[in-house]
Amino acid sequence: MFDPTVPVLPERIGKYRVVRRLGEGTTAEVFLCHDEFHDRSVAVKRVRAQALADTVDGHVFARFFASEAALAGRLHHPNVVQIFDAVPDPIAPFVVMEYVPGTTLRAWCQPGHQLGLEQIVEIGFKCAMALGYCYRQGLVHRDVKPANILAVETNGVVTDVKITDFGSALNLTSDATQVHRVGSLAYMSPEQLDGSELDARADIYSLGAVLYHLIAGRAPFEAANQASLMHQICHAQAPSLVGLRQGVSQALDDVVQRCLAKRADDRYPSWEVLGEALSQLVSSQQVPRGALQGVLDSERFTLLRMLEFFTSFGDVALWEVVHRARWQRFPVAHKLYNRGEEGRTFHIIASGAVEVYRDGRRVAQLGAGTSVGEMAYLAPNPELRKHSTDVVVTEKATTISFTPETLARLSPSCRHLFDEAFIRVLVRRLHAAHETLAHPRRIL
Ligand SMILES: Nc1ncnc2c1ncn2[C@@H]1O[C@H](COP(=O)(O)OP(=O)(O)OP(=O)(O)O)[C@@H](O)[C@H]1O
Repeated sequence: MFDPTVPVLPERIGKYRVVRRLGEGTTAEVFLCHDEFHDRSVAVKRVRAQALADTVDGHVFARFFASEAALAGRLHHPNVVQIFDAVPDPIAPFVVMEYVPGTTLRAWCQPGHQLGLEQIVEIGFKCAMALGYCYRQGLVHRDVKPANILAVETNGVVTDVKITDFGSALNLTSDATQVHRVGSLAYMSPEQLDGSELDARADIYSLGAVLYHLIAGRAPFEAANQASLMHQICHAQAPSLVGLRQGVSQALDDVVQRCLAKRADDRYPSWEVLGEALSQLVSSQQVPRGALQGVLDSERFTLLRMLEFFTSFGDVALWEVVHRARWQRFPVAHKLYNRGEEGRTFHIIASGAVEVYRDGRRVAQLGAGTSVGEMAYLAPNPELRKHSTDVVVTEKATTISFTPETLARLSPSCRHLFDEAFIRVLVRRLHAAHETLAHPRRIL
């Protein structure tokens, strides 16, 4: 039966078939749609007709639309919602973006419905890496808040986050601070409230406020009205998190409080330094390990960053490796390869060590950052694909491995980086072989 209180779902928005409504904000509605041309799900954000007529909301959306349109196709990061298109329809302009299955982080801000501390730190790390990537493209987000961070959920567990709504990022004047939108105010830095020029450290403050809210179940400052909230943001110190939630270490509180420093100079100077501080909290066990007993993505990322094999990989390619590689742990004495067996998998040793034996004689010891098995993997015919050595684990090892199929699923730019890294490995091996043979004339 027709219910006038339930808004009618449009059948199509432009060329996109509407599947269902995902949610709505102050000025726009968001729909899950199907893009038949690319056969993929997309989220379409369309301005509400009333909002367009309203001078303030219409202005907000026009600005949002112009920024998103300018950014369409420019930002590619696994933790940033990708913008595919911005369509300037005269009645209801809309933006087409990557669909993220899940909710926004707002759902995890309520007391009693909070995420584990290690998961919150992991979210902070990923957001820091993503916002660092955007900042290197010259962007300050200006509206980092739980509602603008989408949480990817798999079986009810938050497995990843993606930052969205770059609607304010391209506005260089302070009028873009949107102070009238009280929702954002709780996460705004003091310099944003007084209209000063902003850099990455304004977003660092906001991310600190988001992390604070996720940890404590309340924002750093709470007040009955906007004026008093603004006063607190500029002058009050947020209560220590140590007393607000069990398991919070002084070190974790220190990191969040440093993000929330009143003066930008007293905060972390860059996203990279904040990312380091967050990953150190995990590696130095300053956050209790909760449900996530396995290795966290942030640990994997930090581990790969230190390996020589990946020195030429940028952050985006490195995240791809973190997500696509097969991570395995092996005990001492485990045989990674047997001589004579055909091999298709190569390993990069992330930690631990292996020894290489030829005819029972040890010919090499390989540690973190080196690759094994790539000769068989790169070989042009089955005979050469057979391993010529035995490889045995001598120190408990973590490796990441690829097969030709998994490598083929990487982006072309990431594959190219692998090829370059292999060439470096092969040149070094060739060089070592020549040295061993005491070749009279060095060819390299
Ligand atoms: N790319 C997306 N994939 C999946 N769901 C999305 C996506 N973008 C937005 N949503 C959903 O749509 C809701 C509304 O998003 P929208 O960005 O319009 O509003 P908001 O950020 O909550 O508010 P405002 O923009 O007014 O500050 C979100 O809360 C989220 O649940």
